[in-house]
Order: sequence, then C-alpha cells, then structure tokens
Amino acid sequence: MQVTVLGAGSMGHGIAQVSAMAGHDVVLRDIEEEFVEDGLDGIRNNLQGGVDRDKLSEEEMEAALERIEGMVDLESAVADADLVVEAVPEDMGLKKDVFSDVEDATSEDTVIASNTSSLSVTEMASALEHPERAVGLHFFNPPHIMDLVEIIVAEQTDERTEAFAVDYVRSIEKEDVVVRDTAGFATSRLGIALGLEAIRMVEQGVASPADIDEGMEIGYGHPMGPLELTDHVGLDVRLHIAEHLREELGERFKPPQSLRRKVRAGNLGKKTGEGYYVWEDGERVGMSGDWDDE
Ligand SMILES: NC(=O)c1ccc[n+]([C@@H]2O[C@H](COP(=O)([O-])OP(=O)(O)OC[C@H]3O[C@@H](n4cnc5c(N)ncnc54)[C@H](O)[C@@H]3O)[C@@H](O)[C@H]2O)c1
Repeated sequence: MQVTVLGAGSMGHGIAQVSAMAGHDVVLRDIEEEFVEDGLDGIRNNLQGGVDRDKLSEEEMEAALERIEGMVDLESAVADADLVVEAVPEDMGLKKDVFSDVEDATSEDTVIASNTSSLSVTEMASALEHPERAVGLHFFNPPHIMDLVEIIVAEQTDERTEAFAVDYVRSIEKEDVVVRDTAGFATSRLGIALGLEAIRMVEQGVASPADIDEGMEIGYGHPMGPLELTDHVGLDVRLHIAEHLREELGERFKPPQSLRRKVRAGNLGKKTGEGYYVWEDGERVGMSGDWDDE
C-alpha cells in the first residue's frame, strides 16, 4: 500500500515512520523542503533510538528509511496514494482546502484521512465530491510509542472506507477504536471530563493534586493522574478543548475558574514550569499553591 502523509511536523513524521515500519511505501509531504528534511531527521532519530535500545536492527531501520520519500509537490505526493493522511495544523479552513486539493490530484479510490484531534471530520468531508472516502485517523503523540488510533466515522464515511481504516490501523500494529464523529470523540471527551472534575476538586479543597492523582493511579490503575496529565498536555490546550466541548455538548464542560486564572497568568504546566505542580528541568518538584510538600 502507498501511504502519503501531509505535514511533516510532530505527528506527521511519526505517522510516516510507523507506516514505513509496517512495510508500506510512504511519501512525506510538507510545504517547504526544510520542513520535509526536519521530519525525515525526526524519523532517523526515532529509529536510531530504537536501534540503540535493541528494539530494532540496523537493517530494519535502513529498510524503513528506504521506503520513505520526502517531497514538496502535492500532485506527485498523492498521485499514486491508496491512503492520504493529513497532519497539517488544526484549522478547519486549511483542512478543507487540503482535502479538496488532494481529491483533485488523486484517484477516486484513495481514502482521505484526517489526524485531527478535535475538529469535525464530517465538515472536512463536505469539501469532497466523494465524501464517502473520508475518515478520521486520530493518532496519539508520539505515534511511534502510543498504541491507540481512534477511527472517526464521519456522517458520510461508507463501509468500505471504515473497513479500509481498520485494516490499515491493524497493519501498523496499533489498536483501533471506532467512534462516531462527535465533539471530543471518545478519548478527549472522557479525558477532559475527568481532568475538569479533578481541578474542581482541588478548588474545593477535597484533596491535594498529588493525593487526587495518586488516588487514580493506585486506586484505578491509571498510568498518570488527571492533574499531572493536565500539566503535561498544557493547561492552555485543555482549556481550549473544554471550551469547544462546552459549546458542543453543554455546561458540564464549563472550564473551572482556576484553570482560566492559571492560563491567564501564563502557568501552562510543565512547559512553563508551573501548572497544578511546580516543574524544574522537566521534573515534578512540588505542588502549586498552599498544599503541604509532597
Ligand atoms: N501534537 C499532538 O499532540 C497531536 C496529537 C493528536 C493529533 N494532533 C493533530 O495533528 C495535526 C498536526 O499537528 P502537529 O502537532 O503535528 O502540528 P505541527 O505544527 O507540528 O505540524 C504541522 C505541519 O504541517 C505543515 N503544513 C502546513 N500546511 C500544510 C499543507 N498544506 N500541506 C502539507 N503540510 C502542511 C507545517 O509546515 C508543519 O510542518 C493537527 O490536526 C493536530 O490537532 C496533534
């Protein structure tokens, strides 16, 4: 199968990598040669890391790299594709333009997928003359480590496209969950619900961030508690998603005040050194606010 990935950024280069590792021929396309090269460098580094950790052999790394071709020209990139996955920035106008440009340059059978983490695939598909070939393939970051791909079935997606998406996800040895195209899909919707309630519990003094997180980690077997996860993802990112879900699904997704206050103050989590925890050199060193030290 030939897989073309549009956008060689954080997600695109990882999607290209996992596709090539599964034996697919891959084209990685970005709008500037420099971005394509950055993406290819990212893939080389990831694969070299795998070789260093004995997860794959030098030969497997070379074979995967051989299967990936970088380019800037859109028409050549998609001409022979069986599957096109767009991983361009999260902007509906841009994604609709990309969908429509791809359709003009590829065959009628090509499945056109979006890696959107929050936008409506149904709306993107409306830009196509053959919208039944559109589907969402929501990879998680980083794609070469995270095992899940959420398959988003748009209103227009037909059975052939859905089955094709399932086969592709299995071919790259990821786990698939199939979700109807609704706000937040399955993962963001539940993840945000848990995160917002945990923040409200901190506001109400129910327990400290560390105790709430430990409760979920030890008591419920979550690998990371909802507040630490919020710090990792970025408070600004979570606030943005919560606002979108509130608009689409109602007041139960109303962002708590402390989340807004922290974002306004520039306390965005790990990336700025403070969120619900305090971070130094990427390590959690304490809790934000008046909680006793951990
Ligand atoms: N970063 C994450 O954690 C994450 C997780 C899941 C899904 N996503 C989704 O994946 C998509 C990409 O996110 P990202 O974090 O990789 O973004 P990014 O900014 O790292 O990369 C986007 C790339 O797309 C390129 N680009 C812009 N217009 C293009 C076009 N017309 N054709 C080809 N390339 C183009 C940019 O030059 C850039 O290199 C978004 O829809 C995002 O919501 C991101």
